[in-house]
Order: sequence, then structure tokens, then C-alpha cells
Amino acid sequence: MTLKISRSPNRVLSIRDLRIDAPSPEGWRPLVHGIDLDIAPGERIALVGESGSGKSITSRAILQLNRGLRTSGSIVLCGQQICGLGARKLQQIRGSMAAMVFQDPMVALNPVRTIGAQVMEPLRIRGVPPKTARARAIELLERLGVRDAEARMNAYPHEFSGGMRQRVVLAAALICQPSLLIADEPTTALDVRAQEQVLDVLDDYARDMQMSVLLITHDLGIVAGFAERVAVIYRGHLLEDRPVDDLFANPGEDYTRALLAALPQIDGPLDQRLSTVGDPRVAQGACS
Ligand SMILES: Nc1ncnc2c1ncn2[C@@H]1O[C@H](COP(=O)(O)OP(=O)(O)OP(=O)(O)O)[C@@H](O)[C@H]1O
Repeated sequence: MTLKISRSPNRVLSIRDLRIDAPSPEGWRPLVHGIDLDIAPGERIALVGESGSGKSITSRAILQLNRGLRTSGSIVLCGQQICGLGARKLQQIRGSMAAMVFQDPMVALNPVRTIGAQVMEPLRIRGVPPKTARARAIELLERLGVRDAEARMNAYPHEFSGGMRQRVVLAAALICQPSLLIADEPTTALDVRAQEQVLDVLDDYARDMQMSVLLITHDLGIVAGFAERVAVIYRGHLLEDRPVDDLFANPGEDYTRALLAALPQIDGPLDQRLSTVGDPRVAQGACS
């Protein structure tokens, strides 16, 4: 089966009027209220917002990974409309057009399978012969800074540090060379040094491969250092979508100002997490 891919993909991702609803005893309860978002090839966008604002469900909708939620609108990924696709087509798209990494590498990795088997798996599923898959896995692990990768292919996740495990998760996500990587707080579970190293290798890889990145993070330092654009989401509404310097220098919404004030500062404690923007006056002003 061949998937239709845009011939002039000036957008890796184009989302229009994305709505996500959850079932409730009173009927469908809206969680995301009609979001538009575009990502160009090679572009890095940070999605920020307080806890529960809808960052994860919005990003998971791109690969139709939300369970039990209703999604509507248009999501065009590399020229392919994602909404309404069947399970088999979605399976093909996941990993090749867009891949996703999550916060905790221990959850993402199977503790009883070797690192090598897990990194090679997306290629093996697509019918790539074992020798080729193995060579590509070793090459990618080395590139992502896993030293002595050939020997370590036979190791298990518990034999790796947190930072190394996240590189393995990245390798499994990147092995089919996706056009878009969706990274949902990929370094939150790591210590500060490992965070920096993982972001550095991701930065290098994305630049070399012209890969777009949608990064969900609570960390102002990471947003400033990694992203070109910032999209601010509040209670399922997209409030602002602007170049990072512009938004930091001149936030256009009260909510964004409050959010930036609540974010960990560059010269503050590096492991500080975003607190909830709880001021109801800010909340009311934001989406009215
Ligand atoms: N499967 C689900 N069923 C019902 N409600 C859900 C489901 N998944 C998420 N939600 C709700 O959707 C809203 C947005 O959740 P989401 O996980 O996207 O927030 P977030 O911005 O990523 O937060 P955090 O920064 O804490 O991860 C929350 O109110 C959450 O409780």
C-alpha cells in the first residue's frame, strides 16, 4: 500500500480546527477547541501551557494516539490527511512520517528486550532485513552518542543510565527518518547534565536531517535554546503562535505573561517545574 505524499511539502504538518472531546455523563466535553497549527520542514516549535491545558492530547492527536477521545478537524502530515485513516495506514505513518518520544524512557522501553531489538523493531516491522536493520541501528546509536554501540546492542535497558536510555528511545523513534519528531517533555525525567546532552544530540540530528520538531516542555531555558516558534495553549485554546524571541520580548496575552512569569527562569533552579497559572482573573481574560 502506498501512501499519498505531497509533492511540494512546504508544510510538514498542517492542523486546522482540531477539536478533541472527552465522553462525560452529560455528553461530549470539549478539551481542545479548534486549534490551527503549521510546521514547516526543519522547523522547531515549542508547545507550552500550564498542566492540563491540552498539550499532550493535541500532540498525540497528530498520530491519532488518544484513546477514548473524539477528534475532529483536519490534520495533514506530509500531505496525508490523518483524520479518518484506518489502523493499518496509521501504523505505516507512525514512525516514518512522524514519531513521538515521551518523558520516561523506562516506560517506553521493554525491560526484557535488548536495546538492539527495540531500536531495530520499526525497521523489522517494515520488512528491512536483519543485517541492514542492525547496521542502521548501530550507526544511529553511535550518532546519538551511545559509545561502543555494537556491543551495547545486546544490553538491556536497566544496564543504561537515564540519559542513555532516552538516546535509545530517540534512536527507535528516529530510525525510520521521520519528517517530524513530537517530543513530549523528553528530558523531564533526566538530571540536568543528561538533559543538556540529550538536547544537544537531538539538536544536531534535527539540523542535519532537516527534521521538524514539536517539543512540549515546561522549561523556559529549553524553549529559548531549542525552539524557533512558541505556541501557547490554554484550556484547549491556542492563544499565541509566534517566533520565540518576539513572544518572550513582547507577550501578547495576559495569560502568556503569567505563564512566562511562572516558567523556570534561565538563572533559576534548572529542575524547577512549571507551576499552575492559577489566578482566575488571568484565566478569564485569556480566552474571552
Ligand atoms: N483519555 C482522556 N479522557 C478524558 N480526559 C482526558 C483524557 N486525556 C486527557 N484528558 C484531559 O484533557 C486535558 C488536557 O490533558 P493533557 O494531558 O493534554 O494536558 P497537558 O497540557 O499535556 O498537561 P501536562 O503538562 O500536565 O502533561 C486534561 O484536563 C486531562 O484531564
